[in-house]
Amino acid sequence: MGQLYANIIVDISQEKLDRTFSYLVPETMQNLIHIGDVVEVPFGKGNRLTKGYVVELTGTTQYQISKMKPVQEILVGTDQTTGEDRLIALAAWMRNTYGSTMIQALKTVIPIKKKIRQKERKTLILLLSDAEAEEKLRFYAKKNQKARYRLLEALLEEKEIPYELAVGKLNLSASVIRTMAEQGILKTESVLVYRNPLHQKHQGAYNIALNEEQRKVVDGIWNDKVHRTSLLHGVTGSGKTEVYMELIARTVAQQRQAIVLIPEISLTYQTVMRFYRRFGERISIIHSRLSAGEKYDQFQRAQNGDIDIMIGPRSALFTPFSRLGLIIIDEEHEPSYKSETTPRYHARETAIERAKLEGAKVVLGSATPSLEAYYRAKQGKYALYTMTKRARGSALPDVEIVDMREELRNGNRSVISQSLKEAMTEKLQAKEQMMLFLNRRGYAGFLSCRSCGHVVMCPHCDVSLSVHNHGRMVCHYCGYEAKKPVVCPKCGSTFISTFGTGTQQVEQVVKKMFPEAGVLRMDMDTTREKDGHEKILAAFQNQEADILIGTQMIVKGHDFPNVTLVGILAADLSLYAQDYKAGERTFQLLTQAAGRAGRGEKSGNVIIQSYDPEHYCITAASRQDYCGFYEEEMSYRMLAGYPPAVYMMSLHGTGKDEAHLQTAMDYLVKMMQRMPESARIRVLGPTAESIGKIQDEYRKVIYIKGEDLQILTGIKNKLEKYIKMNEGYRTVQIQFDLEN
Ligand SMILES: Nc1ncnc2c1ncn2[C@@H]1O[C@H](COP(=O)(O)OP(=O)(O)OP(=O)(O)O)[C@@H](O)[C@H]1O
Ligand SMILES: [Zn+2]
Ligand SMILES: [Zn+2]
Repeated sequence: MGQLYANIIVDISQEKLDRTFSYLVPETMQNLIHIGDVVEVPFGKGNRLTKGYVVELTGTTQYQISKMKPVQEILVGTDQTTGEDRLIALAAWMRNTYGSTMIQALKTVIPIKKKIRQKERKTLILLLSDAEAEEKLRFYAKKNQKARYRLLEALLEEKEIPYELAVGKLNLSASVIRTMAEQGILKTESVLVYRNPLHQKHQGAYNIALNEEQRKVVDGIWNDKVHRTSLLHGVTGSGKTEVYMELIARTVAQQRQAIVLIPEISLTYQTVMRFYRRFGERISIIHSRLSAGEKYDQFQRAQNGDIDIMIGPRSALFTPFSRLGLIIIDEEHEPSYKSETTPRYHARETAIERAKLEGAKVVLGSATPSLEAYYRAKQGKYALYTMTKRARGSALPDVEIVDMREELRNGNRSVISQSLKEAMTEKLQAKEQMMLFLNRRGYAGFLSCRSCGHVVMCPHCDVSLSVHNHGRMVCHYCGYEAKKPVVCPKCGSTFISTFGTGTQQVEQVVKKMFPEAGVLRMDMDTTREKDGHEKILAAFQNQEADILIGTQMIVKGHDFPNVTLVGILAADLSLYAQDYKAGERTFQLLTQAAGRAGRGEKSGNVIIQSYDPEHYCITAASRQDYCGFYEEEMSYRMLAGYPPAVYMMSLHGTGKDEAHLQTAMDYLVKMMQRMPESARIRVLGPTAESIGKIQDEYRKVIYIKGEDLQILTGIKNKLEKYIKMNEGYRTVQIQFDLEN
């Protein structure tokens, strides 16, 4: 056997040491060492023994062998069956694809192992037979020993009760329990429990049988030997979740495991219970409100084989299952699948890479697939499945577009059009429920002067301040707060007022219009408290209100059978955002919002109010015509050279000194122009970001487009190296972002 070298990260918590160091692997260790092992190596001055992480094993090295030191010892070996080595390989892929340090990538993939205190659960167990216990009970009654009586009575009934319950609900002191234990009446037993965020036991018989369309999809995906990834394009309410569950059941039956990614906002009690009812305690969930310890516990349970299915948002993708067989990404088009922090990975691409390493399948599901996914499906890279019918047989809703310009001409200045008002009246009479959806982005109320047009801005960011209740103005980017001025700060005019309508104003209008109706509002303000949005959804589900008013939050994947009307108050606003995906986002929002109507027995109506009613995104959404939208949008992307027609990487620069940032960014562009690959790419910028300053930091961006992802990755690697070495980049931060 030739010499083996181990490339080792010396300290995962030390960002400064983000590089691998090469060590010799002693011959006796060659068959024992694995990627992922924690080893001890001599390091630094005096060759102090230091812990390190094996990230690569190789037969070649660029270093001088005589100067290399050997690995001393394997401290914690990774058992190859746990798959930790594959997660490390995934981290390496993420580092290379998205740009980050190896340590950042490792931390994303493997939660830092903190020492955690495991909770013990104490249980009280009855040691007496029933007859003995009853004798004893009479004795306590006679002696008037009430506490002992209560406990023994409960134990006689249950045989075993949790310690906390005994102390809490039966109101007993620890000394009573101790005495009874000493007398041999009961014993306490401790079991180590991992904190389980799902508390109730709810597994029952599962009795939904797949329909023809669903069964075809399940069989198709299951038997496909060619494609690793499948895209399931199913209209809203077509029963995609049932398809996922059947695929999971088959996976688990083969002793393999499944990960289900669901956007955080859709991770409601209702959704989780659907899975729980079918799979019971073999499931765990993670979400952003779990503490680091709780999250770690859940990963530990996965590694121990206590669960087979993990449900959660983006980061659940890194659940350390050792025999991962299936990854499902529901609502695949959701922007939240893209990480906002370095490495800025996309869960879709990363899932496909992980599945490749694990030999698993990936299923992407959506009623409104991302252009990327649909494009790749059409290219044949993914298998494409379509479900066109709603599972419960109801029809897709009737959609009406209301031209709000006409409404104005007819003298209606309200946010509620005449048509919508009539429809609401009708549904209220029929005791049916409705949702009013407001596109938040265009509606944040800002303060402006009617005399000179001045808009009150944040002094630290390039954004307008939002007016809140109690006469305060707040910056949503940095938290800056100020009192609302009574005169224009620029010209002194008193004609200064709030523009735009928020959910609060809509709520007021609706309450005035329909004083009898029960109204719920769901937005950032009403959902701030823990489980706030779940409470509102539960109340609406229980039909405690007729009307639910909300922002984006209310359109995601909810299933309310009694909702027969959805009103979309201003459909176009997000179209004006400076983003090539604005049209796609608008189409998705409208289609998903419309999809909340008429899911039960009764048919549904949707009213879309728009100032731009002929826009293809709006007309296509009103027809629920994904394919029509796709063709139109894709031809625009082809023409303008945007993904998925090309690959695009952006380079985001931030810095306090604007001129210095400009120079630093200009230089990167020059470097790219001098590279031999420059003919295969297009470089745009640097230009100011759409918000050019946040928290007194200037922000600029460079876009690089090209047809070959490898070339873009190569360029990124060269620039990364240069930025790391060069003094001029110490005071600016440059981040890479692969658009997808
Ligand atoms: N085969 C079936 N038989 C009876 N009911 C079904 C069947 N499949 C699904 N359903 C029911 O139809 C409703 C919609 O299904 P589901 O929520 O899975 O759809 P979906 O495609 O995920 O919808 P969306 O994309 O709008 O969230 C649910 O109430 C579900 O229980
Ligand atoms: Zn600010
Ligand atoms: Zn003014």
